[in-house]
Formats: sequence, C-alpha cells, structure tokens
Amino acid sequence: ELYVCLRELRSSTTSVSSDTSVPPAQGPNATASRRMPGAIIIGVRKGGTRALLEMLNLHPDIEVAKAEVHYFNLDENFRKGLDWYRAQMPLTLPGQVTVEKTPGYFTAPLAPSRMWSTNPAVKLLLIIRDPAERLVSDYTQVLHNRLQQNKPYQPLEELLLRKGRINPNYKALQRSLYHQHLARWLEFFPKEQIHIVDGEALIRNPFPELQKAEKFLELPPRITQDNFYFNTTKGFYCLLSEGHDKCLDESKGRPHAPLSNEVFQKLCRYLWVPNQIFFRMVGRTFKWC
Ligand SMILES: Nc1ncnc2c1ncn2[C@@H]1O[C@H](COP(=O)(O)OS(=O)(=O)O)[C@@H](OP(=O)(O)O)[C@H]1O
Repeated sequence: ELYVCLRELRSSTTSVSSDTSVPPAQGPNATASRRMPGAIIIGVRKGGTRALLEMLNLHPDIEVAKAEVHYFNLDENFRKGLDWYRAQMPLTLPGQVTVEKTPGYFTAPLAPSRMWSTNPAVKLLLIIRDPAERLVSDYTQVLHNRLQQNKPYQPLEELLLRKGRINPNYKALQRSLYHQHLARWLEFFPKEQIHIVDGEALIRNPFPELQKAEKFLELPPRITQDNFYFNTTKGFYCLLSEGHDKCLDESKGRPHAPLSNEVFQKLCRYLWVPNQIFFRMVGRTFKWC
C-alpha cells in the first residue's frame, strides 16, 4: 500500500524541485525524497536499456528515472552539479533503490571517473547485444531521426565501408567495440560491481535475466514470470503489473535498415577479434555473428 501511495504521490508531484523531502507518504517514519541512484544502467546504446529499466521498475523496491539523465556524459549537465542530478530522480522511500539509465555513459570517456568520484559504491548494469546487430540498430535510429527532420542521409554501406574495407572511423562501429569501453570502466570499478545483462536473452525470455539482476542488486525476488507475456503483434515481450499492460513504444524493435549479407559478414569478421577480447575480459562468451 505504501508503494502504491508513493507511486500516486510521485505522479501528482512531478514539479517537486530539488532536495526533496516531502511529508511522509504514509506511516510515521516513511519519508519520500529524491535520492542518488544505487544502480545505473550505463549502456550500451540500442542494447535494450529501456526494456531493462522498465522491467526493473516492476520490482516494488525499485523506482526509476523515466527520462535519460545524461549527467556523467554531457559537460553541460555535469556542470549543473549533484543537486541538479538528484532532482532528476524519482521520489523513493528509505530502502528503495533508485535506478537511472543513460546508454551514452558506456562510451563516454569521462563517465567512469566522474561516476566513481560521485559514488564509488554505485552498482552498474551493462546490457549488451551482438555488436554487429547493435551497429545496424544504431544506424537505423540515426536514419529515422534524420528522415523525421528532413535531413539528408547516407546509406549504411557508404558509412561502414571505405574502399571496400570496414571504416574504423565510423562512430557506430566504435560504439560496438565493447572491450575498449569496458576497459575504461574497469580502471575505476571492480568487475563484481558491473553486472552484464545479455540483451538477446532478455528479448528471448526476460524473466531469468531479471532474476539475475535482482540478485545483483541484493533485492528480494519480487518479479515473476507472470509479469511478462509475449505480444505477437509487437513481436516482443510486454509487461504486466497491477492489471496494467505495457509494451515499449514503436521506436523499440523496428525493422532494421537494409545491409547486404556480404557486408554484414565483413562486419562480423572485423568484430571477431574485439569480441574475443571482450569475452576474455568478462569471463564468458556470447553467440554473436
Ligand atoms: N521487450 C522488448 N520490447 C521492445 N524492444 C526490446 C525489448 N527487449 C529488448 N528490446 C530491444 O531494445 C532495443 C532498443 O535498445 P535501447 O532501449 O537500449 O535503445 S536506446 O539506446 O535507448 O535508443 C531494441 O532494438 P531494435 O530491435 O534494434 O530496435 C529491441 O530489440
């Protein structure tokens, strides 16, 4: 009841400004306030970060920042300071964990050191997927934005290849070199503080990935298989909670831009070594192309 009450309170107080305590939601000791995140989904872009955040939010002890915060990766936000950051967080009760997601953190050079000096105990969640698929999804997202703004665009092949070879300067390719980015995080955070979620496994069957995430966050198991059902129209799992049914919006799971099989295979060959390095770093393998 307390949590239901808190959720209602939260939706009716969206303009509560920074710090943050409001009168007790219910009961003598329950003080709802905006707290720093105990866990952050740091990426990767197009890895399934929104799905993971929404699914974690099913847990009664988790409250999430709905919008991406972009505090540790964008200088103009980082300069606004911690009070600004905290003000972006949802209201929580003591004992609840605040979670935010900003996929851009994973590849941002300064994010690991900034995050570490802000809270060296923060738990990090990293959701990854086949880096070749991720690249195509990344391109598709940019293409969609450009089409919407009536801006010109280049076909994926033109960006991905230079004189018939994979172009190492293509930004979406660089974002798929997971080992390079993870290495920067490991300069600051111990491996045990970074939980890796398998993005493809989350699509196939979200529940086991959520069980592992609950464990990592040291929360009692509250998410159940009944919180998920496969929506054949959407082609993905959707969420069920307190009688409400929720699928992610149409920007998630849209058809990918075309890429010839020949170029896709070239990309896979290019990524083979980086992937092997990444597997060694994390001590597990993934069935990527
Ligand atoms: N349940 C469910 N419903 C819909 N979509 C799902 C789901 N689980 C994972 N995904 C995958 O999430 C991909 C988008 O990833 P992100 O949310 O990280 O994208 S973003 O970086 O925030 O733009 C998105 O990638 P694309 O399929 O390439 O669009 C989805 O495949």
